Amino acid sequence: MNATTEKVFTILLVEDNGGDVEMFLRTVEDELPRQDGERVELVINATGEGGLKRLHEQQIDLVITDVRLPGMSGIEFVRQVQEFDRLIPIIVISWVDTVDTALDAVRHGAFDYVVKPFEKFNLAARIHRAMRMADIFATVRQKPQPRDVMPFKDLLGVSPGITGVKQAIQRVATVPTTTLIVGETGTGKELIAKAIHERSAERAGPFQIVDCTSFAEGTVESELFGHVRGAFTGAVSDRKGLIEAGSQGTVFLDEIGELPLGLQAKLLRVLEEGEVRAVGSSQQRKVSARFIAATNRNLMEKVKDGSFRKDLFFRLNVMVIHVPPLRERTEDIPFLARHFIQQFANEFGKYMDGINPSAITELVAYAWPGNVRELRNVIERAVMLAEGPEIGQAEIARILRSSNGEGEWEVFEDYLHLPYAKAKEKVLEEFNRRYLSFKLSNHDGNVKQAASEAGVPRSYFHEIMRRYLKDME
Ligand SMILES: Nc1ncnc2c1ncn2[C@@H]1O[C@H](COP(=O)(O)OP(=O)(O)OP(=O)(O)O)[C@@H](O)[C@H]1O
Repeated sequence: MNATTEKVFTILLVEDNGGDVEMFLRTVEDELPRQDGERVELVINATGEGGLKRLHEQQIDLVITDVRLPGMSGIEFVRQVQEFDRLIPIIVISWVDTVDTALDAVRHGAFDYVVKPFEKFNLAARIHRAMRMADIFATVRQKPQPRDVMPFKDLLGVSPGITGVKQAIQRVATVPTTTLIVGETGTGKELIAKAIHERSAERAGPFQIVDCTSFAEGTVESELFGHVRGAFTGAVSDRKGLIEAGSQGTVFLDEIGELPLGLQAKLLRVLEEGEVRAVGSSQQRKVSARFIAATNRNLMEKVKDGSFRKDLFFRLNVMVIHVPPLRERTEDIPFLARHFIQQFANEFGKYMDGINPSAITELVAYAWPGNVRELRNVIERAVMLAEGPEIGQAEIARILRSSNGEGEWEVFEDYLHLPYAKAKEKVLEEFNRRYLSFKLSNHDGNVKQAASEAGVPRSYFHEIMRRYLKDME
């Protein structure tokens, strides 16, 4: 490799303790893996002020800083680095007694934190992970980013796939148009719809979810469009429908592919004319709302088999956001896993230090038929069962085997110490989770086919998916 093709990766280390600086130098020298043709340079400063000066003077790819610094505090330094460039990953160094401050730094955007005393291999693994993340961030930087954009707080990910989705959200939010979000179950379609709403002119209004799978036979029309008093037995007073309830805001039509054919023409009228007619009424009422529809189905196929109207398809198929499945954006897996670990650690009141790199390898190799929702559930379980501060490879492998329907009854042993009722409830949860994931993975996330193989109506399959694959308590 000649000098012109050598890539220099520069790490800025802000640390005033000579012993720790020495440890970093040795770690980088002895343990840190390099990519072909990559040279790592360590730039050292003892203060935050000095570190910021370096940041303005030369290209820095990764920042590592102690939380306790002479002069400017570590947290203030992190804040100023973020202000200078949000895409430089920051690793925070802490002692056990300053872990809260380090966690605070992570909440404010630091990429990771390490706790002293260091172990060389662990430190090298974390630096290496941050370096590869910096590479990903660099590819994001090369693409023109819209200015003055609202940061995405809930929709996380660094992959080109999710970055493209975020850019599409920014674009569609500024135009008053109907949007269609297409993606497998659990890819974040509802989160995306909310993100559009929050950035749109309708953000002060309601975000009304209309789940097209959840209506009982015969009540759909009145649920959607409302009814007037006396329209049918039991209609004792006028009632607004879900679509009107979203007026001045956003109506999110979830699983639009499941809307009965007879109602599709009425929905088309709402989209085209902005009018609804309540059941039993002869008058049209104006509805001013943004419409976002979502589906995990191939609507074009549904048009071909006659179960979806072509005119509605064309009306929807203009501003389309395709959300890639998680297995096609594996860069997001470590990122999301760490986020969910912190989320559940807080929820369960546990101290968690992170996840072992080999456990990450397990996660990346898995196919994720239930996508981010399934990853969230796996991490929830891993945090719940973790006995130490770090999630290990063996735990992840075992949980994934059980998600996959392998591992036999081994997993139920976790519950043997619980009282009977609680244990039964947990086993049922586990069974449902496994069963649904297995069926979904057999059919590449296609709910209709999975439900048909399971021999239950699609609406019921959706209901148990919602109960057991989503936000489990
Ligand atoms: N990019 C992401 N960052 C953080 N959390 C995510 C992301 N994508 C999905 N999630 C989480 O995964 C779960 C499922 O997301 P969501 O309900 O938006 O998916 P969906 O595609 O609408 O699913 P379905 O098709 O089954 O209705 C939620 O808990 C959500 O918060």
